[in-house]
Amino acid sequence: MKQFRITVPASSANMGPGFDSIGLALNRRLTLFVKEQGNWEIKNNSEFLSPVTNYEDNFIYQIAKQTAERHRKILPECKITVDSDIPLARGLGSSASAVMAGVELANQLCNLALTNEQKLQYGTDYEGHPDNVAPALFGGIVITAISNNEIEYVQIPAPGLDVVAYIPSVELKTETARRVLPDSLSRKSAAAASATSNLMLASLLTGNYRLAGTMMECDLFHEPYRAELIPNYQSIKREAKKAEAYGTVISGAGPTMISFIAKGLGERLAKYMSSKFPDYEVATLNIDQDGLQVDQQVHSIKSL
Ligand SMILES: Nc1ncnc2c1ncn2[C@@H]1O[C@H](COP(=O)(O)OP(=O)(O)O)[C@@H](O)[C@H]1O
Ligand SMILES: N[C@@H](CCOP(=O)(O)O)C(=O)O
Repeated sequence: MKQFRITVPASSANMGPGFDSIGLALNRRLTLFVKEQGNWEIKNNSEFLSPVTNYEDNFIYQIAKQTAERHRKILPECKITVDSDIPLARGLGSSASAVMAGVELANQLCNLALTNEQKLQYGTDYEGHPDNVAPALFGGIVITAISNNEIEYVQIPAPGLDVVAYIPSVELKTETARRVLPDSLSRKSAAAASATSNLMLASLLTGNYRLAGTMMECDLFHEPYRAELIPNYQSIKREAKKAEAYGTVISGAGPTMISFIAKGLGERLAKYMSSKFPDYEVATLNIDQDGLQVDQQVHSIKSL
């Protein structure tokens, strides 16, 4: 009888102009405690997750089942306790974490021996874009591109930046926030948007964080269309800039916004922003470097 734990970080996609391509893992986690037993039982143990009435309706179970079926396997029955401190539909990659947890669940239960490339491919198939699933899987900041149906990726070194997130209490489904985007851009706009992204990434990699922040805030792919869906979009940017943030962008599809600021200044920024936006959860976060982890030594874990 198998017994193990799967844990997957949250993520923030886009970093402004890196739409559907750039994402970073954050130190909030979705954790599954899994024990094989003779019947299915899934229990959510988090204030962010609603109770599971029927295991077959559970999103993580459905992803695991589909993954097992891709390999003509049937999931063995088990008891799963789910814990999470990632709020849902806020632009912090909760669905990507759940997707990767489901892929790994099938991998472990059915002995699929999936490679990282397969996990990334499956996760992207389910999620629709690789920018959250890649950092959820690998940790750190990951740049992805889909080229000739293959997902290429590079994990870049962690920058010397603090990260502060402004999480409102309202939800915004990614699906809804994708619907406001145009289907096409003119050649001129596409060239300007990709130039902005290129320069953002080049300045991030060379430690020119001031320029990286400026370019983050010049996105042309999604922020201009989504701004009206994001509460306090302009005022959050303006106040964060006053408190020395290099750049403030929509996290994923929103409604959370996220600032990047020099190392050591995150706490001060968070305090300032909490005073300006008392209705928000203002969180100083770290870039998670571990990605998805599986722990087989969980015999003494209480949650089982
Ligand atoms: N742990 C989970 N268990 C079940 N469903 C989840 C879980 N995490 C996310 N989801 C599903 O994903 C949806 C949120 O996904 P999405 O709109 O893409 O926002 P985000 O990924 O930014 O949080 C939730 O409303 C829920 O349906
Ligand atoms: N590139 C996607 C990212 C969605 O991230 P999420 O955390 O909001 O699911 C987009 O911008 O639509």
